[in-house]
Amino acid sequence: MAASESSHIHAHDVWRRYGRGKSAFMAVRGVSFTVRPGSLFALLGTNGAGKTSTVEMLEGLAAPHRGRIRLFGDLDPVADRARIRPRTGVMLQEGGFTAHLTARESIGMWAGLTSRPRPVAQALELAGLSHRADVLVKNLSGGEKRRLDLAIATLGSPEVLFLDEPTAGMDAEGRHATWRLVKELREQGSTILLTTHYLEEAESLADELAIMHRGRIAASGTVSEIVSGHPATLSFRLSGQWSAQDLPVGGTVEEQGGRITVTTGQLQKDAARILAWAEDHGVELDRFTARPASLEEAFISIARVTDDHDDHADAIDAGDGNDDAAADDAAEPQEKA
Ligand SMILES: Nc1ncnc2c1ncn2[C@@H]1O[C@H](COP(=O)(O)OP(=O)(O)OP(=O)(O)O)[C@@H](O)[C@H]1O
Repeated sequence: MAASESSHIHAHDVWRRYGRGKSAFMAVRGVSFTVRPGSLFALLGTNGAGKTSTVEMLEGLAAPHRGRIRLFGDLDPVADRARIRPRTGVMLQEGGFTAHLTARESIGMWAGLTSRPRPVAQALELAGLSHRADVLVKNLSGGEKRRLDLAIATLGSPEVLFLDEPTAGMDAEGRHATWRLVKELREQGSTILLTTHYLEEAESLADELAIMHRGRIAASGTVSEIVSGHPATLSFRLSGQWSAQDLPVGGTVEEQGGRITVTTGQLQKDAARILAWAEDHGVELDRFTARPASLEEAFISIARVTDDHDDHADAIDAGDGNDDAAADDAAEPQEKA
């Protein structure tokens, strides 16, 4: 079975360009991924990586410059927007509200346009807005507007939910309320794609994630798949006359204030070696810890490593953007199997 048939969201070699000729800029460069039904997929990335540009194409707000997107197996987000719309919920980065309605009235208005909406009072409560229900939208804070946007996006328990930085500007309580709601929707079977700057958010919510950098997906998979390619850390204090040089490991060994840190691509092997050495020599390893790379460490290293490669690729892509004839040809979306 092709990936698109068993997935709710499928992107294959998707490109997006802004502008034309000399000012052309390729914001999304050959992005491919698949989101399985009932799973949560997080798009992480550096500023300007192309997350919003990608999500807008999935939502049908813009057509890819090249490549292919399919929702629910075989629906095209642009051509089939009318069929897709009732099955999806969308939370944009800038919610479009009517300023002179209250929060309750705004949700009520959207409920009229949504199939099988949850009760307005419940939507207000789930978004933590019950106490602000009768406040005009224009008087809500930034974080409260995000909560209102979330309440509206999740009003109909959609099959597919797009959340573009859902917790940006929210306080800790708002973030946790949002995570609870997102988890609940996924448990009810919604397929969710979210973009975020918060690694903790992706780590706690996502089944799979992709890290974007300068328009490309630089790494993807589960959190453990992504961090497994990055060095892990062993840390402890040595007793007696022993020092870092005595340890039976290669790689990077640092000593600071009596605390040893070993950075290694072979966590299990080096941990076993050090423990065996300590046993043989009667050395006490005080506060011994072993931990894989964090998502944050992997993220920073991915952004750093891909910069060099991208500087070269940027030069090639700039050539494409400067060629008006080539750009016009490529503006026709190409269907790819
Ligand atoms: N309308 C536009 N015209 C020209 N360039 C644009 C336009 N919109 C976005 N861009 C550029 O495309 C790139 C990707 O932007 P996008 O908003 O998709 O990134 P992002 O990953 O969502 O960023 P952030 O995390 O900072 O919100 C950026 O360099 C941005 O400046």
